[in-house]
Amino acid sequence: MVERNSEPSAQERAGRPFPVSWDQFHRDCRALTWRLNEVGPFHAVIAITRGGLVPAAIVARELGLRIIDTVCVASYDHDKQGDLKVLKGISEQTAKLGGGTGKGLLIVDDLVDTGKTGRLVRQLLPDAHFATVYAKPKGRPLVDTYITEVSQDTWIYFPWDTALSFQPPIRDGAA
Ligand SMILES: O=P(O)(O)OC[C@H]1O[C@H](OP(=O)(O)OP(=O)(O)O)[C@H](O)[C@@H]1O
Ligand code: HPA
Ligand SMILES: [Mg+2]
Repeated sequence: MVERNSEPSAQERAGRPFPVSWDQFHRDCRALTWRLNEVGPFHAVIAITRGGLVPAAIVARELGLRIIDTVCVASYDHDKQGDLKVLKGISEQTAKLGGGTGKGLLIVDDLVDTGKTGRLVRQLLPDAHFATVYAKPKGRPLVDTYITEVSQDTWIYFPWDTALSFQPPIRDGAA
């Protein structure tokens, strides 16, 4: 038998599953770019790793941006949020493009949940534009542009974290 930690994970607490397919994610990233196109131009895209890498690639392609940097942050260990650690900041070259405060830089992440990650990155680059594909209510005030809001008790399952699997028919108790 697998020993379980008594404390429920963020994913278990969230309860409401929201699976996102690659198609849907691509569509949502394109919708996000339509909005960002009205706000820019931007000098560079900064992805918050790792989840921000996928939307950053799509947004950069659509906006014609070729300078892409990362802020590497570690927080959730699978689904439990620990202390935030900045493992790598942006390069000196990107910082210069943003005049030191991030002006004209576009920060991209897949989602904002409690806002802990977004708050940290905003402290590093207060004048940057912060965009996420999805937003939960607690983190939403930190985001400048997002596409879809989901409730705080929703857990978003991204396509790179999931695989197709058999589901029992609804009549037999499927969720
Ligand atoms: O608003 P918050 O409560 O801080 O949560 C949002 C962050 O959590 C996830 O990243 P995670 O730390 O799991 O790392 P990953 O991107 O490497 O999967 C997600 O990609 C966001 O960056
Ligand atoms: O809803 C979520 N889904 C995936 N990763 C996450 N990290 C924080 N919240 C979430
Ligand atoms: Mg992340």
